[in-house]
This record gives sequence, C-alpha cells and structure tokens, in this order.
Amino acid sequence: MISAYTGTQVRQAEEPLLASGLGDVLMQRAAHGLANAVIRERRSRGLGTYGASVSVLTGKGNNGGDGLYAASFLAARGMRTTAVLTGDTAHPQALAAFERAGGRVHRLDGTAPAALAAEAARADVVIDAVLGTGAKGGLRGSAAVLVAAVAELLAGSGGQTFVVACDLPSGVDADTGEVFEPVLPADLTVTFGGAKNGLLADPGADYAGRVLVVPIGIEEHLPQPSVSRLDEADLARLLPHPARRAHKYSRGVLGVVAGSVDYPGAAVLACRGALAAGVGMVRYLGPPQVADLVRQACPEVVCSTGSVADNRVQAWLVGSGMGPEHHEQLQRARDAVGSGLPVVADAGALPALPETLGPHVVLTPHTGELASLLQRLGRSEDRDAVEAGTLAAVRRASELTGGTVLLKGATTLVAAPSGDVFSQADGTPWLATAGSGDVLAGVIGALLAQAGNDVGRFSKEGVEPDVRWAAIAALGAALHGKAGRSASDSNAGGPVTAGGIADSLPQTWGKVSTLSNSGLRKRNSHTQPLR
Ligand SMILES: NC(=O)C1=CN([C@@H]2O[C@H](COP(=O)(O)OP(=O)(O)OC[C@H]3O[C@@H](n4cnc5c(N)ncnc54)[C@H](OP(=O)(O)O)[C@@H]3O)[C@@H](O)[C@H]2O)[C@@H](O)CC1
Ligand SMILES: Nc1ncnc2c1ncn2[C@@H]1O[C@H](COP(=O)(O)OP(=O)(O)O)[C@@H](O)[C@H]1O
Ligand SMILES: [K+]
Repeated sequence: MISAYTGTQVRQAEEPLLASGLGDVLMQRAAHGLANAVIRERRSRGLGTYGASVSVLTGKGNNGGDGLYAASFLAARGMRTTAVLTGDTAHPQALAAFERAGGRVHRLDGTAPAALAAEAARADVVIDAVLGTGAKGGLRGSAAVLVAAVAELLAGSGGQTFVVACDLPSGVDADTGEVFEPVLPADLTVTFGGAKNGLLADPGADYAGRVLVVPIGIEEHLPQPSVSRLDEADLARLLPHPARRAHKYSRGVLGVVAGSVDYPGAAVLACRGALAAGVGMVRYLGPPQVADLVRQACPEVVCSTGSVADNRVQAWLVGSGMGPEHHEQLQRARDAVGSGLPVVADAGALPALPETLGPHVVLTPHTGELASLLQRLGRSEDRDAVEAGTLAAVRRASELTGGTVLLKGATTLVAAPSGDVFSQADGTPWLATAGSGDVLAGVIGALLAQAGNDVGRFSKEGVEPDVRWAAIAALGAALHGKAGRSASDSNAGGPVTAGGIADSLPQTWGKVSTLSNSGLRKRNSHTQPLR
C-alpha cells in the first residue's frame, strides 16, 4: 500500500524531530535521496555524472534548501551546478554548502528571467525546488515568468533535459492536486517522508511524472494516510481465490441490469468483464433482444426477463448502456439499489438513484457524470471544476450521497463516505475507448459479488468495514487498468478494444495473484516508485 498525506500531516510528523534540533539532518537526508535519484536515473540511461550540468531553481524556503543541498552533493560527483535563486533570500546553510561545493549562483532579481531560463533549459538536469509543502497558491512574479519560460523551452526541445521536482512540482497543491499555472512538468518527483496527496490526484499527477518516496525518518510519526494506492502486493493479498470445495453459488453470483435496445453492446461488455473477473455466475436481466445478444456473446450468462426480486444474487451491476427513456431497466436498477445488496451503479443509473445511499453502493461516474451528480445535489461544480480538483470533488460526492464514489480517468479515485480515498493509476491512455467503462463496471460487480461479505479479508489489511467497498472498487480499477496495459503490451504498445481488456483480465489476475507475499510490508512502502 502506498500512503499519501497532506502537507500539514507531513509537517506535523516533522515537528518532533525539528524540536530535537534535527531539521538540518532531515533536509540532508531528503537532499541525498534527491541527488541519488538523479544519479540512478542517469545511470539507467547509460549516462554518467561527471561533467553533466544541473540547474536548480530554488525558492527561499526549505524546499529551496533541499534543492541546494542536493545540487551540492551532485557537484561533489563532478556535475556542473548552477542555482537560480528566485527569492530575495535562500536557505543560508544550504546556500553556503552549495557555494563551497563550487556551484554558481544567479539571482533572479538582478537578471532578466528569459536569459536565466535559456541557460537552465540547456542543462542536462533541472531540479525544481522553488515551492514545496509551504506554498500558498502558485508561483508569482518573476519566479512565475522564469518557470513558464523554462517549461516552454523544454516543451519544444525534444526531451533531452531531465526534470526532477523536489518534493512536488512547484505550483501543485500538496493537499488537493490542484494546479496553479505555470508548473514545470517533471519526469520524476522525489518526495520526502511520504507521498503528498496532490501527487496521486489529477491534475497534479499529470505534472509529477514518476513518483519516488524517500524516507527521512519521520515515518513513525505519520498518521493514517488520507489517500492510499494499492500496489501489486496488495492485489495479491486481496483478490479472492475459490476455496477447494467452492461451488458457483458460493463463489458469488452477479446480477446485471445493463444495456438497452439502443445500447445492447454495453450489456455484453459488462457481462464479459464480470465473467473474466472470477465471478461464480452472471444473471442478466434486460430486454429480450439484448438478452439474445448477451447469450450469443457469452453463453455462460443466465438470462431472464424477470424482476430483481426473482433473482438470487450477491451483488448487482446496474446502469451501463441505459438512458432516461429505458424505464423498465431503470426500475430494475432502482429495485436493485433498494435490495440492500452491494451494487455498482454506472452511467444511466446515476441520475436515477435515491439521494441517500450506503457505502455498499459504488457509483462509477466519469468527470462529466460526477459534475451532473454534484449539481443534482445542489452544488455548482461543472466538469471543468471537477477536473481542476478531482480529489475534493470525489470526496464531496461520497459525503453528500453516503455512497462510495469512483471517479474514472487517467488517475481513478475512489472515495468512501469516511473521507478515505484510494488512487489507482495502473492503466494506459489506450483505456480511453468506448465500452471500457462497461468492462470496469463488470469487474467491480464481480468483485463485490465475490468479496463484499468478506470483511476479514480487508480488516486484516487495516481497511475499516465501511471502507472495504472503496477498496473493492479500487481493486477493480487496478485490475482493469493492468489488464488494459497488458492488452496494449501484447499489441506492441498499440491500441486496445474494450473486449481486448476483458480478454486480458484472467491472465492479469493470475500474474498479480501469484506474487509472493513474503517480506511485503502493509503500509508505508518507501523508496519505491509509485508508477
Ligand atoms: N521542515 C523540515 O525540516 C523539512 C522540510 N523539507 C522540505 O521543506 C519543504 C517545506 O518547506 P517550507 O515550509 O519552508 O516551505 P516551501 O515549500 O519551501 O515554501 C515556502 C516559502 O516560499 C514562500 N512562498 C510561499 N508561497 C509562495 C508563492 N506562491 N510564491 C512565491 N513564494 C512563496 C514563502 O514565503 P512567504 O510567502 O511566506 O513570505 C516561504 O518562504 C518541503 O516541501 C520539503 O521540500 C524537507 O527538507 C524535510 C525537512
Ligand atoms: N487517459 C486515460 N488513462 C488511463 N485510463 C483511462 C484514461 N481515460 C479513461 N481511462 C479509463 O478508461 C475507462 C473509461 O470509462 P468510461 O469513460 O466509462 O468509458 P465508456 O463509457 O466509453 O465505457 C475508465 O476505466 C477510465 O479510468
Ligand atoms: K518543488
């Protein structure tokens, strides 16, 4: 499990060590982690350090201090280092160390930003150490002009310069993932003590590149994380496996109310996703024409035209491929939600749900659908506002409905009404293809049917009973993302279809669940890439 925190949580965890006079030690540990990451990155590309150039853009706070110390370590490895001081002051000890190591200093207040930006953009490595967790809003004044100019030059340069963000890209809000332009997109973010929420939520995650967590000794003081990411070891432990004497009913039956005469394919894809995600049986309820198509595509599915009450299942999937005009299907969807069983509610079911739900109802909107949902609940957020602050929006929707809300996208966020959030980024942009969301709903439905009642499976991992629904949805998103990636890999990195994602699911499941659990730690996995 990868854990992320707000800036305040990390700063509070630092306090006891700062009070014992260890501030400089913490900073040097952070700086060593940053410098080592730069060296390792160059090595992995077959490049050395001696003679290579580093430009560090520094602010006047501790983030700038980290950057200056890191550059002084790199200077000791023979790198040519330049610092651009964007503030009127700089961390005094770190600046002194940097100058002692032979680093050159430019001050932004005395020089035109354009000239400094041009020099920085020619460096082999740029370290963004202007703002960290102490930032209030985005970059201002000449620092903003400098960073915008470097970003523009690098965007047009063909990617020769490697950009490393110190703790987080300057201008990304550590707590929310909101982005205050200009922000220099990083290839790698080296973050200290624990990941910051803003690195695991869009749009901040767009600017972070790969994320590496470096331990600095504050970890035991960190609270429960507010955002978590399931890694492969978690998937290996959490994915259910049939017991020796399992039968199809004990393994879980999923009822599917999806598709319509207008969108019959959604029913097929949802069923294919569910079947490929290990469910014992799928029962389909819908119009006869759609049921015929489902039978042809998936003879494993048991189809009926009856009511929700007539069908004994462990969980329901409702809404994919349905619109407001499909009254009979919508009534079934409402009945399924009214049954009290776990439900994944997708697409057309979202506008038809009661206002108050329980956490066992998992809503799966994309950003547009989440904006509509929030507006129906009396909020003013439009799609742009949701996209600008995905973490806040998904939490708000969960809090207002009482349901578990999964927001789809490049980063998929799942919020429980308690405020706990899972963030998964296992996929590839090729997943943005019609029908992909129907397969995801099928996967989540299958997992709800198999593991919804298995409270112990999740509590062993520290997941509270009411949060397990979010963990199940996050498992589904992770499996779906990895299956999409694997399908693309089988196509030499090329496109995937929704059906192709479903076809890759069993093998993806098999691969992750055979991972050895030995030596894997439950929380706070450190010094490891998040993606
Ligand atoms: N505590 C520790 O020992 C450790 C901390 N660590 C590191 O410290 C970082 C946090 O450091 P920090 O608290 O000094 O804040 P930081 O992010 O550098 O920025 C604040 C400075 O910038 C200024 N400023 C604010 N907003 C601004 C804006 N929009 N535009 C321009 N300026 C702005 C603000 O000045 P003000 O506006 O208040 O006058 C203030 O001077 C953290 O991310 C991690 O990297 C690690 O080394 C581990 C040990
Ligand atoms: N850029 C992206 N990178 C990774 N995954 C993505 C991206 N865009 C969309 N996805 C994933 O693809 C799926 C799309 O679902 P959805 O929008 O419901 O599509 P549809 O309605 O066409 O089935 C979701 O699982 C989402 O997380
Ligand atoms: K930074």
